Amino acid sequence: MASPSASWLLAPIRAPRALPPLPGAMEDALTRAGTCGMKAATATRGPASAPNAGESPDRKRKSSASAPGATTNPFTLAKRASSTPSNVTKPANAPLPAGDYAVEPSSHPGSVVRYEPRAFPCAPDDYAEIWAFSDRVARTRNPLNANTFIKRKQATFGARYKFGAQVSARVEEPPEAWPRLVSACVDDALGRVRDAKRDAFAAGVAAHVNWYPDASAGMGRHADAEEDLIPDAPIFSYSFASGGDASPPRLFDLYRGRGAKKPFATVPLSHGDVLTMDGTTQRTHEHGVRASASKEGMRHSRVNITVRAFKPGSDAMR
Ligand SMILES: O=C(O)CCC(=O)C(=O)O
Ligand SMILES: [Fe+2]
Repeated sequence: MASPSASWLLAPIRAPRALPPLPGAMEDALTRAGTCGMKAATATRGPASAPNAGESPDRKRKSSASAPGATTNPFTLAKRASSTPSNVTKPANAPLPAGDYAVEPSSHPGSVVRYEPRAFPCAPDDYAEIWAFSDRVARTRNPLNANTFIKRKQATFGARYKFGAQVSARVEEPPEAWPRLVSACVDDALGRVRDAKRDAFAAGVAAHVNWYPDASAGMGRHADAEEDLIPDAPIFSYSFASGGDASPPRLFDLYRGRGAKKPFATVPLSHGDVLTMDGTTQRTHEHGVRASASKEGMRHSRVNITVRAFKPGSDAMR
């Protein structure tokens, strides 16, 4: 297991504190302690143990427990998009302090995240520009029902991103024509990688953008551990919201691998927040964006940009 000190980060995560567990998820934490690891080879394949109630699982990995080992299918429609998982207590509204966190220090010390609230500036014009770009992005068909589309739009700048059964379109425009925010996030991410690793990161760098029209559009649990990605390279996630600081946060849930039925920790993601997933996080844990039908949430769109590094020569880079 890679240790945090082997990080690609210019400012490595050295002494992470424990990520606060969700109230109500403690029992699950205790019963699963030490048994929650996920093997790299299976992290993004095969069935989840149970449908992820309450999310808009439009990026969910194959969830049919009856088809072990089947090709993953990350998309399902938001069947129960409006509810919070029934067995998960609503996360406390207390903000999560900025800092470095070990997702599960006792069992997976190498799985770490850095949470930097309100760290990345985004002016209303920048948001408007990237939102407008989504008009040029084709909708993604719901593979479980070819007559429908998932709510979220997505595209990848700099790569053709294949995950599970899905391929996210590569944006054909040259970098000069990319929305300012995309280029700014890529530049920012490169600046967070230490010098010795920067060329390797830059060689395969891509920005995957998700456009969420409102809070009812979520993202199902998954791990970003595709073959084409450089294993254990950090993934930098930038969140933006249509109402800026006035938009409610979206809840980024963390799961202990595929065996866990419910999230055990949650990071609230608001406008300008930067979340870095580092170390072995993608091998040991899954994450997803919880859908909600809160009245306020329905009035705000959201854009998430993840900057990640693909292996040079991989299909993604062709
Ligand atoms: O929208 C988010 O915050 C999460 C995005 C994500 O996990 C992904 O694109 O892989
Ligand atoms: Fe992800």
